[in-house]
Amino acid sequence: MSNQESADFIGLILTVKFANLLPQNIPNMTIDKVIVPLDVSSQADAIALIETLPQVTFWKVGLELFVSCGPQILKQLKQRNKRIFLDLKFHDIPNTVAGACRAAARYGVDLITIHATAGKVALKAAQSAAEMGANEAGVPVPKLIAISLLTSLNARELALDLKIPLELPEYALQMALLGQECGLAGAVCSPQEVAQLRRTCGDDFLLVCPGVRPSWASKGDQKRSLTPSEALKAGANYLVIGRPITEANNPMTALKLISQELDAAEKIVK
Ligand SMILES: O=c1ccn([C@@H]2O[C@H](COP(=O)(O)O)[C@@H](O)[C@H]2O)c(=O)[nH]1
Repeated sequence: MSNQESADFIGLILTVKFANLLPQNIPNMTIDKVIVPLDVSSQADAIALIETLPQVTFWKVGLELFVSCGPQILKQLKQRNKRIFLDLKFHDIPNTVAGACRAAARYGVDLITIHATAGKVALKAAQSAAEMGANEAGVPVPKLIAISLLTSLNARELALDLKIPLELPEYALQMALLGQECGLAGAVCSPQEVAQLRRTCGDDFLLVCPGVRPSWASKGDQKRSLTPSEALKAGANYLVIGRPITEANNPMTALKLISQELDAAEKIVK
């Protein structure tokens, strides 16, 4: 059995073992810190997931779903009073990212992503355009957040493939600081760098962490992960947790396990 198969098997055993011990409702607010990605390719599959997990208040629409079915899914989420993280990871010249952010902001989404490596001019243009789009549509201005370094990359790839001469934590920090200098509301970072970014960028800077993996879940293509409780204690505002929930045999039970772990961690943080 490979390591991944073993992790999946242990996850399955834990899910089944604890399923009956958990309450049917999730009576806490830590669940609001979990953003679940709708990484599926049809609106029907997305809605099925949303309806399977009614406790989830914050959903992420990424490239797969948006390219498959367009902005219609955003309307569906808004009709259900869900918060929306539109994670299209814009990366282009200033004029183009500005146009994209202006259009995205008009949908009334809560979070939008742009790669920090688009550069200072593009980041500033994107921020102004998001404000303009939201004002035109009479909706709240979305928080534009900078991708520091994808959580699927490790130090070896950063140095050898991307030829970046900085140490990985320093590079991620510099990208987050670039976003902050350009007036963005926050950054996407791995949970492994979140403590350092929190110390340097301050409490008001929003830190959103994908690459979060409960101990019972397999890592898949995530290379810089921590558990939900570790990420929360390190200073993340939001945890993006997809496959450990959406691909679990019982997504509701997986969500409950994560919620319990976060509840326990929050008591320690307080
Ligand atoms: O650096 C990044 C930026 C975005 N993501 C997105 O988060 C989710 C993670 O899903 P899992 O199933 O929990 O791995 C996915 O939609 C990515 O596009 C990221 O992983 N890393």
